[in-house]
This record gives sequence, structure tokens and C-alpha cells, in this order.
Amino acid sequence: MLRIAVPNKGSLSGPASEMLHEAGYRQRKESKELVTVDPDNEVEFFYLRPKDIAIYVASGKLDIGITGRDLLLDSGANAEEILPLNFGRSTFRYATKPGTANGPEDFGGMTIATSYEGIVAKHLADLGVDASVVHLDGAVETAIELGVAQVIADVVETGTSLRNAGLEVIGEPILKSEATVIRRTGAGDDDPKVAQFLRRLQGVLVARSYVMMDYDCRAEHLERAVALTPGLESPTISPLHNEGWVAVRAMVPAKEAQRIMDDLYELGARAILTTSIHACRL
Ligand SMILES: Nc1ncnc2c1ncn2[C@@H]1O[C@H](COP(=O)(O)OP(=O)(O)OP(=O)(O)O)[C@@H](O)[C@H]1O
Ligand SMILES: O=P(O)(O)OC[C@H]1O[C@H](OP(=O)(O)OP(=O)(O)O)[C@H](O)[C@@H]1O
Ligand SMILES: [Mg+2]
Repeated sequence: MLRIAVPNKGSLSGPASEMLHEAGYRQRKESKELVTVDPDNEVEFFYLRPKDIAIYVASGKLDIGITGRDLLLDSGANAEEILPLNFGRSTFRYATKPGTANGPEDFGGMTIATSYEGIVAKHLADLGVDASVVHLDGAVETAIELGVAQVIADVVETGTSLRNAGLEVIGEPILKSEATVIRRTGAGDDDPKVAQFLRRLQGVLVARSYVMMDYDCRAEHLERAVALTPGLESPTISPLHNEGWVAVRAMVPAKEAQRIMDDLYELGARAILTTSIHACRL
């Protein structure tokens, strides 16, 4: 049975379970359940604190896990990313009251509050900056107002929390994060159960980001139309009953669908339809 760690709380928990559900896996019915078995798919899901997931996976007791790239790096655990999942996106940044410093190179002698001291200590060491790091569990923005630190390092998504605290980001982002599937470093990629799990999640990622497009066009416009909708492999072309016309079917990126429909219409294509994809294996 494949053993998989899933975030039990926080920003990644809901979207991770939703994605697993879309991939056909049974998910827990209520948030107090800590383990759920999906016998049909021979998978056991362990709902764990997202910060702990890399440690469990690195121990080899669980085969794979879903966590944030920032949490993986912060843990220093012996685990690696195998499939980024395109949700839980954030940046990890320093912030201060305006006028405190021009960049991290000015942090020498200051105190930096963060919930991610693994990332911060390494970043400062790489820069050769000698600053103190104080660990706080959350609401880190308030540490400056209350005089516990002059600088914070925290997850920034919309920037609302920083604005509300009268803080501004400083320096370049320390890292960009998103949810990702991880496995123990060096575990190899020859486990067929892991490979099947990853194919299912890849199917969800594709189904979320592509739509199926169908349209009719005159045969003489086909090459130009196909250039607009090349598909993933190659589009399907079928003859229409009306001579000189063909039907075309291709997957297109969902974000570009409206622009492509406009361009196809300009070219003379008609009956242009898009339909969503529910699941897929590439
Ligand atoms: N707005 C956000 N706030 C916090 N983490 C976020 C946000 N958006 C994305 N994330 C990602 O979620 C992960 C942090 O999840 P975690 O559950 O540890 O904290 P949380 O969502 O702040 O929950 P809580 O503070 O309630 O425990 C990180 O990978 C982080 O990059
Ligand atoms: O840029 P934003 O969209 O404002 O999101 C980022 C904020 O959200 C998180 O805090 P959370 O609400 O999880 O509270 P916490 O600090 O107690 O963890 C994070 O620690 C930041 O403070
Ligand atoms: Mg939080």
C-alpha cells in the first residue's frame, strides 16, 4: 500500500485534498480524521502538519508527501521535489518599517523574526550577514510593532498582511514557493505505484489548465488554423459532409482559449466550441 502525507491544516490542506479527490482518491470526511485508507486504489493517506511532512517522508516511513517548497527547504530534511502542483503559491520575503534598511546586506546586528528560521539562517549565512533570528509561530508582522525584531521574514501572498502592519518588502524574494510532491532523496523513480500516483496528479494539472477546442474551417485555411491550435501531439482533422470543409479538434491552454477563438473566427472558422476536460493521461 502506498503511504502518502497530506497537509491536515492551513493554506495547503483544502486544495491538496481537492486535487487528490479530482485524481480519484478517497479523502477524509472530516478534519479530525488523521489517517484514511483508500482500499480501491491501495493508498493510505496520513494527514500531518505541513511543516512536519518533509521529516516523515525523509524518514522513509511514508513514500511521498504534499507540502510547500518553502516548508521542504526550511526543514532541511533529506527529501526532494518531484512534481510541482500549481497551488499554494507564495513568495518568501524580508519586510521592515520603511527606512530601516536598504537590503539584507544592512541587517548586520539586527533581529529578524520568522517562522522559517531554517531558510533565513541559511540565506543570511550565504550573504555573510551576522544577524539574530528569533522564532515565532505566526502573526510575525506584529513583532516589529512590539519591538521584538527590526525585520521579519515571512510568506507573502497578496501582501495584505504587510500593508496592514505598515511594513514594506525589502530586497529580492528569498524564494518562490508552491505546493509540491516530495519523496526521500535518492528514493529513485522505479516504484510503479508512485509513478501511477504522479500520472494521476499530472492528469489533474493538465485537465485544469487545458480545454478541448472544436471548430469547422475551410480546407484551404487549415494550415493557418492548425498553427493557432497545434494541440499537444497534433490536432485531429475529420472531413465534413460539406465538401471543402474540415472539423478540427485540439487541446488548447485554457488561459488562451478566448484569444484563439477570436483568431480562428477572423480566419473564417465557425462553430468554434470549447469544452472542459475532466481527467486525462497524457
Ligand atoms: N497566504 C498564505 N499564508 C500562509 N501560507 C501560504 C499562503 N499562501 C500559500 N501559502 C503556503 O502554505 C504553506 C504554509 O502552510 P501552513 O499550514 O504551514 O501555514 P498557514 O497556511 O499559514 O496555516 P496556519 O498559520 O493556520 O497554521 C507554505 O508552503 C506557504 O508558502
Ligand atoms: O500576503 P498575504 O495574502 O497577507 O498572506 C500572507 C500572510 O498569511 C499568513 O498568515 P496567516 O493568516 O496564516 O497567520 P499566521 O501568521 O498566524 O500563520 C502569512 O504568515 C502571512 O502573514
Ligand atoms: Mg500561517
